Amino acid sequence: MTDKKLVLASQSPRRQQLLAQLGYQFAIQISDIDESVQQSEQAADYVVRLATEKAKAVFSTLSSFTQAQSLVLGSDTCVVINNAILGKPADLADCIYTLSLLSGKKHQVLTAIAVVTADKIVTKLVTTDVQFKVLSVAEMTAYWHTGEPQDKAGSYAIQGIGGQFVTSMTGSYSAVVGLPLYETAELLKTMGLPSAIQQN
Ligand SMILES: Cc1cn([C@H]2C[C@H](O)[C@@H](COP(=O)(O)OP(=O)(O)OP(=O)(O)O)O2)c(=O)[nH]c1=O
Repeated sequence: MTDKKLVLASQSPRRQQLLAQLGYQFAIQISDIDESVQQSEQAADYVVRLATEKAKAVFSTLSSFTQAQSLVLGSDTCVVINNAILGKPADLADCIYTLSLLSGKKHQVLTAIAVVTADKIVTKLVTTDVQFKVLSVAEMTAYWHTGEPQDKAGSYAIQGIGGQFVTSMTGSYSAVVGLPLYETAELLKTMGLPSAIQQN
């Protein structure tokens, strides 16, 4: 029995569901951080920084007694094509612009996870290649009106209606959805919190 407590620093229902899939018991606490990209920041540095900031922001709200026994997990996902970082769409025009960039092309989905404890911060970056079919403006517009792209990096959800845009994928499906299952279980194990079926 471990006395360690796991806290997920995410309001994303996908991340909550994926972490629960590993069999972990955890609390959810939400942070509010500035998600703007810094000048000349590379996508890999950006997602690792945001995952870390989300976890650190929640960790800082805990009492020192709770901090001593907590692991706070933060995560961030962005879509990258031709060095452009694509976050969530602001409106229909932004969604069509984003999906036009992805149409008929291969892009990368970067997801970083960060675990913050009282004595260390550990991070892991996962990159997945996703190939899209060619999309028409009518299709992109209809997709926006389903309501699905609004809170998704790159304006699509592979796990939803947007899954039909994906012709192939190399890497981690769960990372594209928001939390890489293999890497999360491995990282938490190294931090002394094995999943339900892992051996210590
Ligand atoms: C590409 C892609 C992204 N996404 C989601 C994962 C993330 O939830 C979201 C990217 O936004 P994030 O800023 O990474 O996360 P979030 O705001 O949803 O949640 P929090 O910061 O509280 O953890 O896009 C999908 O659900 N499916 C996909 O196919």
